[in-house]
Order: sequence, then structure tokens, then C-alpha cells
Amino acid sequence: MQDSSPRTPIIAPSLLSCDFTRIGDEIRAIESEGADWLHVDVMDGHFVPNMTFGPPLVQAMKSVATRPLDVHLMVSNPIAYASNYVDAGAQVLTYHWEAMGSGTVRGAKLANKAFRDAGAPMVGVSINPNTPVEPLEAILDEVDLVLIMSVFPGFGGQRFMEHTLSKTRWLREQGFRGIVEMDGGLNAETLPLCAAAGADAFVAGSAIFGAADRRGTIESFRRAAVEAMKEPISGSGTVR
Ligand SMILES: O=C(CO)[C@@H](O)[C@H](O)COP(=O)(O)O
Repeated sequence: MQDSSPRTPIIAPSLLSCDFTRIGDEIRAIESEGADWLHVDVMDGHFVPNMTFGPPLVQAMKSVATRPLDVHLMVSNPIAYASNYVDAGAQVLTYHWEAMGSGTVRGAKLANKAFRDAGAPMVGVSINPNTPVEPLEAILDEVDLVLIMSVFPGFGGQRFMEHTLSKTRWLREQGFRGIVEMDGGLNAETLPLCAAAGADAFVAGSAIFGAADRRGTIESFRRAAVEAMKEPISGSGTVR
């Protein structure tokens, strides 16, 4: 079954690539330049080999943000921190499938319930590039968003992994009506492929924060996504 409802692109710049010495100014600026969501990569130095934003820093982001904070927990024990990040202001709170009982339906169901109980307005689940998407079928009715990682999480500036597009297509083929977000290596070339495959939320760090014209880049990403979304979901397009 295909979902034929109209989709609206959500452009979510990843704050991992902003200037941390001016994070409040960066948030105000990127919002005025067209960001729909602010993507916040939380890393614990255990689930991924990098460390970033704790709840107090996310709370500080929230104090200046007017757009939703899209918080991606790349942590080994997401349930333990869910209420901290909800209280800090996460609008979308996403955990990793692999972090829950080594990627089990039972583990994911526990996380979904814990995140709802913590008051998360939207609950998301994410999978790494080498994790199959099909087992998520058992929990698709419990989540608002699936985040398909198109790079291995931990660092910005990596190359897009094209095989991940098939997971996005698969989710739409199941009739998943929630948000499909893709993250990692998105740019003018790869973002339209994600949109054509069925994604509607697009995380980009280096391609936006590294651009000379950030407003123009966000606008062009949005236009490209809208164009790609007009076509039926397809598998066409390759990354050179
Ligand atoms: O989650 C991550 C990295 O772990 C991403 O959100 C990156 O921050 C995306 O950066 P680019 O690949 O767009 O530079």
C-alpha cells in the first residue's frame, strides 16, 4: 500500500555543525534563514564515539528557539534520559533501535512507552545504516517518526550512503504515515533522492552551516524537496 497524502518538507539544520561559541545567535539566525526544525544530536561517548549536548544545554537552546527541537539521542540508555530531554524542551525525541536490547521489538516497545510516559510530544526511532528496517514493522503504529541514518552516527561531514534510500521507500510501501527523516550527507544532490524515496524531514549539517548563503541553501533544499515529492515514490537516482 502506498500513502498518497501530500507531504510537506521539513528542513532541519543540524546544530552539530553550528558555531558552538555563539549557539544562541546561531539558533536565531538559522531560524530566520528558514529552518523548520532544529536538529540536536545528543551523543554519549558510548553509543557513538563522540560527546555533545546534555539536558542543560538543550534547555538553553530551547530558551532562544521558536522552532521545534528535534532531539536525536545517540545514547546507550535512552530511557534513562527521556524525561530530562523532554523537560529540557525536546519536541521530537528519537532513540536508537540498536540501543534497546540490541535492537529488539520488545526493547523498542519499552522505549516507546517510556518516551510517551515522559511526555514526549513526538516519539521517533532511528536505525543505523547497517540495520535492517523490516523489524520496525511491529512498532510503526507506535511512533511518529522514523529516522533513517544515511551515515554512521557520530560525526558531521560524512558521505551519504545510497543503500539507505531503500529503507525509506520500504516504510512508505508499508503505508507508514508518520514522518520519515533522513540524516547524514544530505546536500543538493542527495536530498532530492531522499524526498523521491519518501522522506519528508531532511537533516543537514555541513551543507547548511557551511554554506556562504544559508538562506538560499535552505530555500533551494525546500524547492528541490517539493519538486521531488510531486513524483510517485521512486527508486531512481544515483549518487555519483
Ligand atoms: O547525526 C548526525 C551525525 O551523527 C548528523 O545529524 C550530522 O550532524 C549530519 O551532518 P552532515 O552529514 O549533514 O554534515
